[in-house]
Amino acid sequence: MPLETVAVIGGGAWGTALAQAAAMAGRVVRLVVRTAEQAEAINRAHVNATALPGQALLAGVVAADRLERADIVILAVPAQSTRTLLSGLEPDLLAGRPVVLSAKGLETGTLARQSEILFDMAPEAVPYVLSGPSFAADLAAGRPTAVTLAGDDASATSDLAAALAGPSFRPYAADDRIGVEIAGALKNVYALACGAVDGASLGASARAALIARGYAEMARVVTAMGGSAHTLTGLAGLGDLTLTCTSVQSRNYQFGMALGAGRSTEEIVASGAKLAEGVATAPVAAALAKSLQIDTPLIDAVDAVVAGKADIATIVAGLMSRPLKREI
Ligand SMILES: NC(=O)C1=CN([C@@H]2O[C@H](COP(=O)(O)OP(=O)(O)OC[C@H]3O[C@@H](n4cnc5c(N)ncnc54)[C@H](OP(=O)(O)O)[C@@H]3O)[C@@H](O)[C@H]2O)C=CC1
Ligand SMILES: O=C(CO)COP(=O)(O)O
Repeated sequence: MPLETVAVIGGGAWGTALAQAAAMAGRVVRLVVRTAEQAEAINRAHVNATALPGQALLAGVVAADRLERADIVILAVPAQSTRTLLSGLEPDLLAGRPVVLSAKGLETGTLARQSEILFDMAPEAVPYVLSGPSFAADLAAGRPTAVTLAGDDASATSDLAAALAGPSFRPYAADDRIGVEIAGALKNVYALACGAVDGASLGASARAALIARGYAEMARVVTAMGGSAHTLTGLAGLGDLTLTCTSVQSRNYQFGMALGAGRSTEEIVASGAKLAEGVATAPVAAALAKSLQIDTPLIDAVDAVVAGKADIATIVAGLMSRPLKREI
C-alpha cells in the first residue's frame, strides 16, 4: 500500500508541526484547516501565524479547507473534538487507511480513548496512536524529537514509522495502543499536578516524588485497562511524563502553575489559557479509575483541584497523611 500522501487534520500547533515533519520526511502533505481563509493565509505566508507564529513552513506543506484522498490521515484536533471532527468526514476517505491519532486525552462522558472514538465513527479505518515527548515548536523547527507510534500490525506500523521519519523526527514502532493512549492522556493530568506543586512553591523534591508516584499510578491504570506497564518505560510513558512535568513550555504545566498560585479553573480559562488537555481528562481519568476499582490518589487530587473542590494545602495534607505502605 502506498504511503506517499499525508493529510493532517487540525490547524493548531500540533497539526502544523506534524505536517511540517511529514514534509521533512519527503511526503506530499495537505494540512486541513477549518476555513478557506485560514488555508489561504497559511499558503500565502508559508507560516501558520495563529498556531506557530514565526515558524516558516516548508513549501511541501499545503493548506486546504477540506480532506481529500490521502494514503495516511493524521488527526490533530483536541481530544474532545475528535468525535465531532470524524462525524463530518466521509467514511470512504478513512476506510482501510492508516489513521494516526495524535490527541492526548480521554473523552468526557464516554471515558473513551481516541482509538475507541475512531472505531465508533469510522470502524473501517486502521488505527495508529502517536505519542511521546514532543513540543510542536521543537518538531516544526527540526529539533530532534522521538515518539512512539503504536499500531496493531507490526510490519505495517514499521512501514508507517519509516514513511513519517525524517532527519530530526524518529518514530519508534510499538504494538500497545492502549498503553500509549493512556500514558499520553494521563501525563497531562500529572503535568497539571507538577505545575501546581511549583506554583505553590512546594519544592523540587515534592515534584520529583509526584513524578515517581504518578508513574506508579499510571502503571496501575494502564495494566488494568489491558495495556502493558512496559510501554511506560518508553517515550510515550517516561519520556512524555518527564517532559511535560518539568517544562514551563508545557501548557498543562502552565495551567497547573496557575492553579497552584491559587487561581480557579474558571479564572484561568477566562484569562485566555491555551489548551490544557489534562483539565478535561482529570475527571474522566478519575471516573475510569473508580470504575476499574484502582487507587489513584494523584488523579483524584488533580480532579478535586481542577473542579475547585479542594485547595492545594488540603490536598497535600491529605496525600501526606495517607497510611504508610510498601512502595511496590
Ligand atoms: N502542541 C503540542 O506541543 C502537542 C500537542 N499534542 C496534542 O495535540 C492535540 C491538539 O493540540 P494543539 O494542536 O497543540 O492545540 P491547538 O489549540 O493549538 O489547536 C487545536 C486546533 O484544532 C482545531 N479544531 C478543534 N476542533 C476542531 C474540529 N472539530 N474540526 C476541525 N478543527 C478543529 C482548532 O481550531 P479552532 O481554533 O478554530 O477551534 C485548532 O486549530 C492535543 O490533544 C494535544 O495534547 C500532542 C503533542 C504535542
Ligand atoms: O504533549 C506535549 C508534549 O509532548 C505538549 O504538552 P502540553 O499540551 O502540555 O503543552
